[in-house]
Amino acid sequence: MKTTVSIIGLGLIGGSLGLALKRNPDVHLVGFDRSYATADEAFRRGIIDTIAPSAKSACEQADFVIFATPVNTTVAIFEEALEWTFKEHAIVTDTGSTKKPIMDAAVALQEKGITFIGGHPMAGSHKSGVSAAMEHLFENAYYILTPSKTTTEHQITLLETLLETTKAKLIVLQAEEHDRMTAIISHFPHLVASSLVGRLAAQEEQQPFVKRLAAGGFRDLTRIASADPVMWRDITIQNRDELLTQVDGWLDQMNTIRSMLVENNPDQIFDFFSQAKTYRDKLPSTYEGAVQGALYMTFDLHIDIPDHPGIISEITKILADADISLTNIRIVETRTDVYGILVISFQSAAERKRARQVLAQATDYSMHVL
Ligand SMILES: NC(=O)c1ccc[n+]([C@@H]2O[C@H](COP(=O)([O-])OP(=O)(O)OC[C@H]3O[C@@H](n4cnc5c(N)ncnc54)[C@H](O)[C@@H]3O)[C@@H](O)[C@H]2O)c1
Ligand SMILES: O=C(O)C(=O)C[C@]1(C(=O)O)C=C[C@@H](O)C=C1
Repeated sequence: MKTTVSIIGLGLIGGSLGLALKRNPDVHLVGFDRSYATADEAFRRGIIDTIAPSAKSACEQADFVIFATPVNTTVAIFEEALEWTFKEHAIVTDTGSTKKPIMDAAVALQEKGITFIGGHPMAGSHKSGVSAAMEHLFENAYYILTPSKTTTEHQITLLETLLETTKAKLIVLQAEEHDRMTAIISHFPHLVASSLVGRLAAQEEQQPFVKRLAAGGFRDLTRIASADPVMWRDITIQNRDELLTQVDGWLDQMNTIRSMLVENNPDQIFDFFSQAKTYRDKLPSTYEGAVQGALYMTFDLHIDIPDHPGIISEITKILADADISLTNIRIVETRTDVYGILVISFQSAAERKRARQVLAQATDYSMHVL
């Protein structure tokens, strides 16, 4: 007998989870998405085995239900689900970036005897939708579970066992603690990234050329501002209190920076940057064999490449032939007739190491891991 797992919401996270869970041949995957085109694409890509006609049908046939919908939608569906009949032993979970409001909304389901364990894989992308789904997305990433007071150890173990094929590092946290930490390292930085883009847009009229100058630093800092506004609207609403605390701290810090600029003391300015560098450099990082750290990490390989047409496809073909998937690719600097730097990101340090070996055999480009 196969284990039936239903995924509601087959976008980046639901789709990626489906691909990872399909590594287990004993799992039968049922999917539902409010967009039939999305469910159909998930089926055609082999992410799910069957398309359910409704969220109700998906829930009622499952041993495990995974909600991978925007967090306010998840809360809304929980209310409808009070009328549905789940299997007696079913375990319901979610993937939402916030946890306390989801756990609160699940109380009514738990009162009806339905087991709910909150979940949040701490890996993702600014891309959304099923077409961006990747089997390896969660490898080495932290995957946080937030059980409630009534959850048993056995139920947590059952969910952990199901999620093993994601190859994520499962950890258990309190929902409040989760929301405080994700405000610091994910939700507030997202507000900052979007506001930096807003500052650029607001000054474009006076400086029409400025956006063309937005190079590496600005792009690195604001990549996440290209993420789905619905997802981030919902997260911001649900984690508002923690975000207000972060905004207050940031305003204080900006005032300190303002004073520093007014005083214009070189030692003080040096210390400001030096302290940040020392702390940033000590964060769990991308060295070979590193485990995923406080930050969502990419495993970058820097390659010095001659600036000639076709160079990128040459390199991506070598990687594709070796079955190595990359998560991002960009050129940091190119000038005609000189070497540029191609930065390729991988899912894991092991994948990057393999890419380096394969490229070293096929080319004589020099490569660096920073
Ligand atoms: N994107 C990330 O980096 C990331 C990382 C970790 C967790 N999450 C969380 O995972 C969840 C999904 O995010 P995503 O990035 O996969 O978003 P997504 O936009 O790629 O996918 C969401 C899917 O849900 C579907 N959907 C929306 N309303 C629905 C409804 N009423 N019924 C059925 N399907 C519905 C959409 O059609 C879409 O296919 C969110 O709660 C998000 O907070 C996102
Ligand atoms: O890498 C990105 O694009 C992300 O924004 C991923 C990210 C994050 O902030 O780290 C975003 C939200 C999720 O809840 C988890 C991961």
